[in-house]
Amino acid sequence: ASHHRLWSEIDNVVKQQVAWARLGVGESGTGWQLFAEDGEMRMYRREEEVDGMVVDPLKAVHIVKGITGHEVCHYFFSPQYRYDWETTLEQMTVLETISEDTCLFLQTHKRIWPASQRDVIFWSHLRHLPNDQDRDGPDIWTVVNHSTEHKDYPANAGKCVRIYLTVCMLCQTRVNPPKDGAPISRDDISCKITYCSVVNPGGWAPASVLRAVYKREYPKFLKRFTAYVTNQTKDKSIMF
Ligand SMILES: CCCCCc1ccc(-c2ccc(S(=O)(=O)CCO)cc2)cc1CCc1ccccn1
Repeated sequence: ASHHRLWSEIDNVVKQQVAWARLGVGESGTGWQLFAEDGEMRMYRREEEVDGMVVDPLKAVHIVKGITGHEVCHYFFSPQYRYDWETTLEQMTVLETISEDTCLFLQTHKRIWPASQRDVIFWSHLRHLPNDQDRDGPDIWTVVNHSTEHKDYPANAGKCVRIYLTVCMLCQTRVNPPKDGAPISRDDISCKITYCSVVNPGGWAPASVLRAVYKREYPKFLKRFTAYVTNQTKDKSIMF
């Protein structure tokens, strides 16, 4: 693809995020704390503060039957579906479509009492990392969202506090080919999702409020989003 102005930053951040996402949460001694569980979904966080602000890294692992990593990343990346699954979204603007797999978003999220309302500007990049180079390597689809600036939308100029985030949705598709050589159906596929996020909430917000918001909102978000993809794809041919 023709390289654009953000290309080198995107390439570096994507490589770093893929490596980070592929690190397991290790044994319990590695500081990852399981804080939510639902069926195959496990959500972990590390309690970290920067200048007294909560910036807890989050890592979720989920296995969803009947969908592929390409489908998960397609519905996560594409702006036209976002209002269907992102419940805390108040306003989303595509500031720039940089290429067919790279967009610039401005989002304002609904105010969560008692904190002030937040907004965020980030580039979003969809990438397929095929496993052709190393035979048994995993075939990965990923979307990385990473905060950036935009000259027309300076931080904290209006009513919203600007937040800063890096998010990685990393997916690996598993196929159990049917014994009798029949064509692969949705019963023969599943997707292992690793969702990582680090959010700097910008202006000060009480640690207890932030941790309560994340504890409530992140499990809800991942469950709702994956259910949305399942529902959107169930009667469609498989997008590998
Ligand atoms: C006092 C509240 C402070 C901040 C709240 C906050 C922070 C970050 C975000 C958020 C989380 C995920 C993404 S994304 O994965 O890129 C998907 C595209 O939308 C972008 C933004 C949202 C919200 C608002 C509350 C909240 C917390 C988690 C999950 C959902 N909502």
